[in-house]
Amino acid sequence: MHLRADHSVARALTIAGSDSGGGAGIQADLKTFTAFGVFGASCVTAVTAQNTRGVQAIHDVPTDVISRQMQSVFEDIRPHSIKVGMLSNVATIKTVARELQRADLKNVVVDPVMVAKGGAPLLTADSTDALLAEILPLAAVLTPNVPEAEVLCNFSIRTIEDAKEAAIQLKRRGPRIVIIKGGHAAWGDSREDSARDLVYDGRAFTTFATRRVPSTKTHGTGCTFSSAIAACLALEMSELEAIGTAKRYVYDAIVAAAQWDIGAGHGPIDHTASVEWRRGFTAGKDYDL
Ligand SMILES: Nc1ncnc2c1ncn2[C@@H]1O[C@H](COP(=O)(O)OP(=O)(O)O)[C@@H](O)[C@H]1O
Ligand SMILES: Cc1ncc(COP(=O)(O)OP(=O)(O)O)c(N)n1
Repeated sequence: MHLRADHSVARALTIAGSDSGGGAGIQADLKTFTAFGVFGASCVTAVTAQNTRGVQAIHDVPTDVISRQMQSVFEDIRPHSIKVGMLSNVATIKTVARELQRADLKNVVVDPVMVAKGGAPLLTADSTDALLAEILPLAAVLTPNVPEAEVLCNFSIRTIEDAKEAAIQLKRRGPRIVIIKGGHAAWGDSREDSARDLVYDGRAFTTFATRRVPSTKTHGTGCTFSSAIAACLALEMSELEAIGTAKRYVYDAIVAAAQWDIGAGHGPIDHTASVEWRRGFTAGKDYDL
């Protein structure tokens, strides 16, 4: 376990769906927290029957049980950071927003999960307005992939300029930092073999890139990235340190997964990859990790 400056154990909470296949959702988040030496607590919003081939069933947890889980964790465990993932529907969004407001925590990382890699919807189509109005104002860091940013902004993102415009529009909704993840496209990047994420803090654009790993074992990359950022914030890293460290951890976990063979579809990444703390980033620069 890693300690904070005041010698307390770093603690993080994930509010997300359960993935029975173990690669994404709550399971990915808790494995990531552990990899960073951060104690992990959880609030389950939905139970999915899922594996590397797709999503077979979804059961939404009743909203009173979601409220109670959050209250139980806030009353006793008192997390230093929170990751928010799958929220399923408008009622769950409103419930989570109400409890987050009550808790008044500043390190909330929001991954606006909409669709699983196999194409299964994880959020109802009528939820976009509630997500924008109720959850984004509470986010310290917002981490949409390109298709999610397109839904939230209602325009298509084909170039780095489009991505910058999306980041500017989403920042106006309240998050301190917006990251448009480049896992889905080589938008605006002269190196087609790189996976570049665009970070906007309201003043400058910073990008973080790694080599794009040619792998189908990428199930759970988005969940892992956002929970790694939350873990790093619980460890008192700056936001850019947290993003750079999380980005490199996800890359190493994708590379490490090449060694294993789990499931017949989109395999999970390897959360036992080691964590290297990345420091010294300056806003407004491009980093190749
Ligand atoms: N094949 C890949 N090689 C390297 N990095 C990747 C690859 N796929 C995704 N990433 C990185 O993983 C993180 C999650 O991105 P992404 O896969 O776009 O999220 P999501 O799972 O929400 O769609 C980002 O930092 C992205 O750049
Ligand atoms: C329960 C649950 N939550 C989130 C996701 C989506 O996870 P993500 O990291 O975006 O990975 P892919 O599904 O895109 O591989 C999920 N599948 N299940």
